[in-house]
Amino acid sequence: MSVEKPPAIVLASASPRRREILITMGFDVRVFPSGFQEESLEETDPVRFAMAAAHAKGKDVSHRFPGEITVSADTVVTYKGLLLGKPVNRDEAIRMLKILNGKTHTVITALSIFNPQKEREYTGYEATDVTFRLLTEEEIIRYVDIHTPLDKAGAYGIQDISVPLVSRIDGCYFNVVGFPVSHFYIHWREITTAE
Ligand SMILES: Cc1cn([C@H]2C[C@H](O)[C@@H](COP(=O)(O)OP(=O)(O)OP(=O)(O)O)O2)c(=O)[nH]c1=O
Repeated sequence: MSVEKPPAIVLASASPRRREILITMGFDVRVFPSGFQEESLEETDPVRFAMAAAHAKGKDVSHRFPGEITVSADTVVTYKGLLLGKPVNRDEAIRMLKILNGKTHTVITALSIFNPQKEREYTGYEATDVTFRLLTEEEIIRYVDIHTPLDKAGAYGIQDISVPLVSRIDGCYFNVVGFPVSHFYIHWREITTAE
């Protein structure tokens, strides 16, 4: 049985995790990060923020590649209505991890897919609940000093396990890492095959 190779995709993201995941899925990935500044968004609702950011990043790049499928995403962490993006420095990273310590929060990744040839686009999101075990202050500081999680929403990477933070998740693991694979695949297929 031959497996058809999926067509090329433009990834409007600087995230190495998203690139690796799409390559692992078998896509021929061309990376073209968007210049969109998330800080310019005034939205405070986590889902609406992530969807607006994903859409803006993808739209920006899709204009440059009218013959291609462009995909973009945005990941945020939310706890009790609080929106946690990327920490600006070590102190904020420690503060964020203290908020999440021993509790269950939600990771939201919004996804946009653009198919300019068929004048189709999709934006949606996936949510995963993540529970942190009870960490000591020393573990939090050690985690931040080893992993410098300034490039990650909520100041942690579930995949950075030299100090394991997470005791359980409910939902898609890949969504937490920044790219919900099944969600993407379903909508990518829809948007590329639609007449
Ligand atoms: C919660 C969590 C986030 N992350 C990452 C995924 C995203 O890359 C990052 C959130 O930042 P994003 O703004 O979603 O993405 P990015 O800045 O890395 O890339 P771009 O804006 O160009 O698309 O946090 C993990 O890798 N593991 C985790 O457990």
